[in-house]
Amino acid sequence: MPSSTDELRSRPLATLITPHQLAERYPLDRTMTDTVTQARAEIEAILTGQSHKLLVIIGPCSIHDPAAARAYAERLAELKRRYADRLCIVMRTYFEKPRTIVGWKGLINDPHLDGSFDVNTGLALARKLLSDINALGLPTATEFLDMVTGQYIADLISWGAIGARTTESQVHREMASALSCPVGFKNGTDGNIQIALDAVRAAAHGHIFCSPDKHGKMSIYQTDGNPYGHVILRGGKAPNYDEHSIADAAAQLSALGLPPRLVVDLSHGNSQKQHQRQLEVADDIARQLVSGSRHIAGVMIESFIEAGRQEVEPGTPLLFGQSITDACLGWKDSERVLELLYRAVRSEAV
Ligand SMILES: O=C[C@H](O)[C@H](O)COP(=O)(O)O
Ligand SMILES: C=C(OP(=O)(O)O)C(=O)O
Repeated sequence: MPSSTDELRSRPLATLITPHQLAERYPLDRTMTDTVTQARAEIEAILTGQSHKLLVIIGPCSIHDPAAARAYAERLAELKRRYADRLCIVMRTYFEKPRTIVGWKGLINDPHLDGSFDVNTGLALARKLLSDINALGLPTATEFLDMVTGQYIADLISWGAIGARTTESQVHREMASALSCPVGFKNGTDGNIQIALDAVRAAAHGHIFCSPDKHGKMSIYQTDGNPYGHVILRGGKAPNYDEHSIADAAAQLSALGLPPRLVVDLSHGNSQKQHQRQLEVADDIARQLVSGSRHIAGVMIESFIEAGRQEVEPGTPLLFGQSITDACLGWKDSERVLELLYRAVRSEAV
């Protein structure tokens, strides 16, 4: 008999497909496996300073329309090939959005954008899209927010993030300690980088972590610890992409015996949520790279086909390739930023 004191504020809506069932529907082929394996190895070498390439995580704030994401990926795959000797380009494919209060929580949670919360379809769309993008030879990056849904897509992810709102969360650090890809931890929304430094150290440890296994059975996992945790400077009340903030964070990493290498988010607090300001941040980062900074391992850029953002209005068609969460750079500006960064890594005048 169910207890009369429990589940008073929740009810099951549907049964979830298992990660194994979904992976059987969309298995990794040889090309996808190679894309993931090679990208993870390249990112690891960048984070430890063995590779001088710049990691560039670029793409929409969130995926809401797989067709638009595919169209973007095809353009980006071309630039990935063009700049492969200096840039390691990875596409942002964010399916879960952490909200400051409430709002649309991403394609997995509500794929039809209408409050129908068809999570099984959301998971299938996400996995199919990741398969298609990796099949182009373009690796993918995502934020791991939910404790369950990562099990459905993690094998297709080359770089993971823990967001500003969850870096301090113990279970997210435990999850990161289990993930097979390198994981970046954002500083807090207020600008606190201490929580990201603590997270890198916590995730490097092994933990006991409870999670569903690939067959959906609740399991106790022993994790090994993730040696490729790193800090992402995303700004807060004030930006933190300037030379001084980066050197300060790098010094704190060194003092902890960690590689003084980090990723700089051009968006969020660093652009004060004004998408075009990512261009100014990119100029500054390029200047720092040209002047020889060894601390900048990578950058994150919010970019889509169309600049800006749009509201979802029932009955009104959406503009193809424009964000429905944070505003993004449009394609032309994105191309310009990638060229600028490429030239900066080559240490040419910018
Ligand atoms: O990157 C996306 C947003 O900044 C983040 O999900 C918070 O969004 P919100 O403040 O609009 O809820
Ligand atoms: C939500 C994001 O960033 P942050 O956690 O820095 O707000 C994001 O990168 O989509």
